[in-house]
Amino acid sequence: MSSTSRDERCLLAVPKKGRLHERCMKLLQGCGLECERAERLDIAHCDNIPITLVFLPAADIPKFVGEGNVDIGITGQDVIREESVDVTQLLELGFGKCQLAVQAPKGQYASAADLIGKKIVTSFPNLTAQFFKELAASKGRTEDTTVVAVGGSVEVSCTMGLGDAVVDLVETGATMDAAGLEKLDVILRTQCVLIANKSCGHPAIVDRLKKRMQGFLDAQQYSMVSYNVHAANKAAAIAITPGRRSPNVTNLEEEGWFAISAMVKKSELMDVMDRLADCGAIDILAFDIRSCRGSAQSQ
Ligand SMILES: Nc1ncnc2c1ncn2[C@@H]1O[C@H](COP(=O)(O)OP(=O)(O)OP(=O)(O)O)[C@@H](O)[C@H]1O
Ligand SMILES: O=P(O)(O)OC[C@H]1O[C@H](OP(=O)(O)OP(=O)(O)O)[C@H](O)[C@@H]1O
Ligand SMILES: [Mg+2]
Repeated sequence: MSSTSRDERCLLAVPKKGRLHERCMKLLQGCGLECERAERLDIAHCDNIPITLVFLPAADIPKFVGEGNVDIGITGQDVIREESVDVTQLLELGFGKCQLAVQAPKGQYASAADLIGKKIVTSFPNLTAQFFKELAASKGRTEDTTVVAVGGSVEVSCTMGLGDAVVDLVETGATMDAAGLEKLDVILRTQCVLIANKSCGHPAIVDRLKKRMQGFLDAQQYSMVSYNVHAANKAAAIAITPGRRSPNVTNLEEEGWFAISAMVKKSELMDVMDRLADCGAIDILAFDIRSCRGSAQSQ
């Protein structure tokens, strides 16, 4: 373990379990953080960078970051909005994407407005109360909507007679469908983000971690393609692989031939390789990128 003291170490809060935990650990590993977590301990010091991980429930992370108990954290935008804490959002991480949605038993209500004055069960009482208050105001309605807060398993609430409808997270819609519910409205779209305390004391470490995260996320989205092409087909091939800034073009020993490499979006990779072959490129290879730095998106 490193000998750096608490003040020299940046405290990073990470969801302690569930789907966000796995994705966060993969991201931190991709950023080169080496740390060992002793069994059942919710703290782990990184050996190769002055960062200490603190494992906390995802919903508690906004408060801990906002109040400065930890310097930075990774959690969902949904719980940040629910806690209405004032933190700096540094980076969208592209996972934990879902919607916070108003859901009611199938076929019973035409819209969320039909639920004004009813009883709504949710783990997001603040956002739900605010949503129905604004909805009622926009419709000129005066009834108060009752919000019942529960800690989980929200979807079963209607079946159990706890409420008329629910507000909960929807990703694929499978849970909602299985519970006999349908989506009436979306309160917010959320994903996992890196956040920092407003007066975080470790700007250099935080900036380095943010750049590593951006590099890892960029690398996951792109592949590197390299190929050889004759001068006659060079312009057409470059048009297919313009790269993020520009392709790398070098002369081959063989007269009139060029070696070209460029970053290509993974989602377009197969199509790009087909089109390169069709326009006369040969020796077309694709490589995974482990990480990257300094790309326009990462500035
Ligand atoms: N189905 C989902 N798809 C994508 N993101 C989700 C989903 N469910 C939850 N999230 C995101 O993960 C955050 C944490 O959710 P939650 O506290 O339920 O933990 P979990 O990872 O689902 O673990 P568990 O359900 O085992 O407690 C949510 O605030 C939300 O941002
Ligand atoms: O639209 P879907 O893909 O079905 O995902 C939505 C479900 O995922 C989350 O539950 P989770 O599995 O985390 O269980 P929990 O309710 O106990 O947190 C969320 O609370 C929904 O129930
Ligand atoms: Mg969950």
